[in-house]
Amino acid sequence: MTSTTTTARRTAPGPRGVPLLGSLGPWKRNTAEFLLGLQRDYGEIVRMQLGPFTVHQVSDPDVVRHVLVENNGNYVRGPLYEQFGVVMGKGLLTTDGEFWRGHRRAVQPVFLKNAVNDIIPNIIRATEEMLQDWERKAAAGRPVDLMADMLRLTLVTLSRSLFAYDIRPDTALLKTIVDDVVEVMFRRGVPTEMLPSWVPTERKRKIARIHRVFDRVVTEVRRSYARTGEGPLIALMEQATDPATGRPWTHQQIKDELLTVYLAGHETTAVALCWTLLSIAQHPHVQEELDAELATVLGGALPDAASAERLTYTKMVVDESLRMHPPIWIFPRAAVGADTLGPYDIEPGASVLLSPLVSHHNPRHWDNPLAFDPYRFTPEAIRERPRLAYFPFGSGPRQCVGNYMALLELKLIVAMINQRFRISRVPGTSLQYGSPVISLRPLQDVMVSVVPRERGAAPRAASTAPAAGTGPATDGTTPAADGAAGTADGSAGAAGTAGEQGAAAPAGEGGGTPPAGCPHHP
Ligand code: HEM
Repeated sequence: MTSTTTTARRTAPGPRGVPLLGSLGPWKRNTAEFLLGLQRDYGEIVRMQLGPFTVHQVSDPDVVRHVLVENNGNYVRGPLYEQFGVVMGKGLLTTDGEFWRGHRRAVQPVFLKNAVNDIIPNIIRATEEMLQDWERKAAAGRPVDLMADMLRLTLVTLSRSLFAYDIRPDTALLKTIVDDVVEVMFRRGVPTEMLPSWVPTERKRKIARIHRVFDRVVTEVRRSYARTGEGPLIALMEQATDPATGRPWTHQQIKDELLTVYLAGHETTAVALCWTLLSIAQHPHVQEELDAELATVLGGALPDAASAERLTYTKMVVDESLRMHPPIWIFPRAAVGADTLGPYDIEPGASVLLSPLVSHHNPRHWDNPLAFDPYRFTPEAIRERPRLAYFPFGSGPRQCVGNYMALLELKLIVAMINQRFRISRVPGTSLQYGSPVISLRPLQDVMVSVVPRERGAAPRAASTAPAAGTGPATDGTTPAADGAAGTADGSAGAAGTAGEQGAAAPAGEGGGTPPAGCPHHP
């Protein structure tokens, strides 16, 4: 697939839309349903008009690979990413070319597979703190706001691990700031935005508040680093130089990148944790198999780097959760020059939309895509699938820099919570995506009850672990199950790598293409 100058243009199929607006109406009403419907009705390469933008949704794995990997040089962030810049300035997520390359090189070392094991003590400490709070809530019969707790947990872990900064006093404030970030980046086009730039508006007030808060955080992080020399990522940022000027990064560069990592790194992982824990609670056979692995691999001990490697079923559960509920469920690119997507031509400037959610529900590669089945991620099953049928972390040079960190956190936190607690959804709590804007977080608060499995038996450090098989008893309360489980295909083994993988075939709940909102949870 290379650039083409053919005169007879081959245009991908897609909805006609209405004059001027194109398909903006159905896009705004329910974006997830609309995009899933496009794949169902038009196939794996679909052309649509969204106001002034010509957009191609691609879910054919070969074409996804073409855009993200093989011809990635022809694709930049583009206009659909511009709104991120309002908050994140010029950071890894929002820039391209040499500027991006220099920054990626500078921060990459702390995110490499071997380096991320250093954060294990921080993951364990923050999770322990949360679980102690859960003990108190359980004893008092109080429910837990799962998404809020996961956000706090991932934020505290990230901040301590990368910046050696205790962000706990700010977590409540930062939760409202993250809500503001989403709002100011995506609620544009309201009439007040047409006013002259000097007129104060609610949106401008919120943008100013976001920057005030992050100015303070970055100043405190830098001061603390100057005092202690601690924090592996802030250390790299303080030592980095700009390849264009040879000068150290400016305060603004450090602030933009710090903000990018805080925002990109904690909410995504929290969303993934939330869906993974709920999926386990809804599938008793998954819970049972997970319990068996935790007992065999960990005994009653806390996980460490070595035992985490052996949590192969836990990893498969996480992989399947990231398939069904990919936290970053769409992301765009813009073509610099003309190109072909499969058999179709696209013009310079055309936007391309990659959707892990749509690709991960493509019935050509995922049998019964609505069934939750961790056995889709055995090494054999992965080998049978095209790699880019699955890309929760993107792919190619712009693949998520934090993917190993996220997977490590997910595995350890899921293991620690399940060693100690049973979770069940408080009746009446509904789970819907709604029209998600950035991440696929549940639309409403998710209230769960947490019940300790074995009172008074907190896991020991790994060095004091007993022989396998003597771990926590599996006599916890039965979790709520509001959907039949997908059946496993029986093959066992380690899960695949971060990022991209390939397909297997269970049977179970639902089937076909998912409907509106969150298709899996009533
Ligand atoms: C389950 C958790 C996570 C998911 C699903 C996720 C997903 C993604 C995806 C899909 C992209 C690629 C976007 C694109 O190509 O346009 C991305 C990029 C990025 N992610 Fe993550 N992410 C997660 C966790 C993290 C963590 C823990 C960090 C940092 C601590 C992080 C930092 C970043 C950054 C800085 C980028 C931009 C990379 C670049 O363009 O060079 N993410 N992430």
